[in-house]
Amino acid sequence: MTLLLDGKTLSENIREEISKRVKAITSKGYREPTLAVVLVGNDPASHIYVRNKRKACQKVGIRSLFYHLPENTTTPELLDLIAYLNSEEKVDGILVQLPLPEHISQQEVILSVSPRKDVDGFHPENMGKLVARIEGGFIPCTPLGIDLLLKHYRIDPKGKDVVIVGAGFIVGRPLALLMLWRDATVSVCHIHTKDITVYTKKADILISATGVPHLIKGDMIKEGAVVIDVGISKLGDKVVGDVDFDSVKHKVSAITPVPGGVGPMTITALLLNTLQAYEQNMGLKDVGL
Ligand SMILES: NC(=O)C1=CN([C@@H]2O[C@H](COP(=O)(O)OP(=O)(O)OC[C@H]3O[C@@H](n4cnc5c(N)ncnc54)[C@H](OP(=O)(O)O)[C@@H]3O)[C@@H](O)[C@H]2O)C=CC1
Ligand SMILES: Nc1nc(=O)c2c([nH]1)NC[C@@H]1CN(c3ccc(C(=O)N[C@@H](CCC(=O)O)C(=O)O)cc3)C=[N+]21
Repeated sequence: MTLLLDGKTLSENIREEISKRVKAITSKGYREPTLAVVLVGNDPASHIYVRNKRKACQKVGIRSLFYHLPENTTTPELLDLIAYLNSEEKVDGILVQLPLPEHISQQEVILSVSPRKDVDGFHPENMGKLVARIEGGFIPCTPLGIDLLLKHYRIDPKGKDVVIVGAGFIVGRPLALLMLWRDATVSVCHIHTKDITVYTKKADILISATGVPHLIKGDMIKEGAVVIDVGISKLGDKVVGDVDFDSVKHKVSAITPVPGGVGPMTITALLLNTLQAYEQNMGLKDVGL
């Protein structure tokens, strides 16, 4: 029997709890939590993601402000906007949708977001807190979402061989750190790995985050493994993950579907991080809320 790790339903349940918490706070007269979403250019996929994130905010009572800048925006112009959002008391979280156009310095942008508003967890101060396991920072949304999904299904990485395929900055790398903190033995594969199958076959928990459709096939995994598929690609008008679901599903003990697995959990983690930013910004814990 293969267990389907249903990120969609778990997300709905967690979002219900977030909504209740927001209502409980705002009913005491506090303002709404606020997330500023910044999108540069006209990438159609980014537009859809941003729309979904804003819809999710609205449903739980988080106000979202949308800043849509033209493709030819310069790095200094974008930094000016971020400086304004950093200084604006009523903005709790800032999300700059990636990827940015080629001519903009992603590094400068990531460094410019105030670490206290960095709900993506990309600023080195938050990444550093993840390395050092210092509380109060923001954990990047996809790793946090996967952690919540594993916890919900009582899949404990402790002592397990966790193999991550893909060493990207927003998923693979921070996820490796988080899995280390969960006491897993972690391997990270990437484009220069000689033979990823050597690793994938050993995995008790295999997590793929490359964006290469159908990279992971049934003969590459161990019987009974847990498979987490982070990849999102378009094949025609179908959304597919990194995992060849049909050849893998009979071999595994549990697997995330695409869509409906990690994606919704990423957005839920964004809402949780925004709530955390708001509570810290407003000092709510100090007033016993
Ligand atoms: N479901 C969700 O919530 C989310 C999904 N995504 C999706 O996850 C995927 C990865 O995103 P992201 O981390 O931003 O992408 P990146 O491009 O930053 O990282 C991809 C990683 O995969 C590696 N890689 C690429 N091809 C192979 C291969 N054939 N074998 C082994 N490793 C390979 C790359 O290696 P190298 O760098 O050396 O080239 C890199 O380390 C995308 O499909 C993205 O859409 C992303 C965020 C959230
Ligand atoms: N600053 C920044 N932060 C991000 O977190 C960030 C980003 N930039 N750039 C792009 C990636 C990608 N990403 C996804 C989030 C949700 C789904 C998602 O909800 N997917 C649904 C629907 C998939 C579909 O139908 O297209 C699902 O898997 O069920 C997918 C991908 C966040 N990212």
